[in-house]
Amino acid sequence: MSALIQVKNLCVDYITFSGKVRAVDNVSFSIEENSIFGLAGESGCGKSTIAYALMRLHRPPALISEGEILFQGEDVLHYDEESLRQFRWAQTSMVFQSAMNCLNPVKTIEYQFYDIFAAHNRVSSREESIEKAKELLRIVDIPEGRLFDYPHQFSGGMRQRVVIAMALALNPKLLIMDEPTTALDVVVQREILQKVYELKQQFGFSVLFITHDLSLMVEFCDQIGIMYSGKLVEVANAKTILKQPQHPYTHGLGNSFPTLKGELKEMIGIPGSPLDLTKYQGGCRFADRCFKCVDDCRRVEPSLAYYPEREGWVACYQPIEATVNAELVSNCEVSE
Ligand SMILES: Nc1ncnc2c1ncn2[C@@H]1O[C@H](COP(=O)(O)OP(=O)(O)OP(=O)(O)O)[C@@H](O)[C@H]1O
Repeated sequence: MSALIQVKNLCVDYITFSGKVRAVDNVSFSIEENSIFGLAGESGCGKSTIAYALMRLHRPPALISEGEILFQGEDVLHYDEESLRQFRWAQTSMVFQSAMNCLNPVKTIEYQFYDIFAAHNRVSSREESIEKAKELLRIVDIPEGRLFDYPHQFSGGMRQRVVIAMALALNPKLLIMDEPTTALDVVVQREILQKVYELKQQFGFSVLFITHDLSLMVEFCDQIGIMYSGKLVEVANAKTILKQPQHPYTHGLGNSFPTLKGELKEMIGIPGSPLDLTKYQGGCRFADRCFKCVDDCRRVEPSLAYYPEREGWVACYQPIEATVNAELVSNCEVSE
């Protein structure tokens, strides 16, 4: 497999009244073609900031200050306006947290599909647009007869599937999903992600998937990156990252997550709270909360190191060798 998108040493700052906050600090990872890459981590660790950076959607006070975002070898950060217009939607599209609310309430779904096709010169007539839109509705399991309905005539789950159909309208190579199903109940969430997984198998696009739900992530992703306070601290195969976490933070995240099946057990949270980035002084950002912290950890920040035996990267001086959290993983059905 080759990389569809490579993020190299990405830094994103927010310029605030109390100073510069580096919300994403020197983050590097790749998303392979036809694969799903998940980004996990506590609220505020920089996941959405990365998603926005990939599409160059940031506006002041946010600033991409360093790094490269190579899409099929070309740096998105150097695209001119026209290349960027093509890149958004046609190459990469994004489904936001509240995507279903971004449908225009006073236009039919048909009109909103036509708007997308016409803006990118993908259709030569309204009839052609209608045919294409019906096909897209079918692939997300919505009867084509609903095409002329207004958004309020759909349930929340259906609206989210309409948005996903729109995101796929121009056959993008990368679909970014930032908490795409948070507002929906768990059954509908799983159905929608199962659909995205099937479509990915059928059309061969890649997905950047952001969610707080680790079980969904393990189930649907190929690789998972764990973020902590603006840093990527571990990247590994989705099937092994919770079973054999190497970073103490990944271990803590796994332990604080309830299982779907099996015995009830007490959840062990991670002590303390995330770092205030405006007060960061150096060293490992997780040190104050870490059960493996040694003096070195507070001196120099560890960088991601590659561990060939498990094909993963970890930024830690004291990686955990063989902690097995098998119960958690066995309770999250991993798709083969
Ligand atoms: N407009 C802004 N101005 C200043 N700081 C911001 C702004 N937007 C985000 N931040 C800060 O950047 C950091 C990363 O935020 P981001 O939204 O990317 O995190 P996240 O991991 O996606 O969180 P969540 O899971 O809650 O969506 C946070 O510390 C946040 O406070």
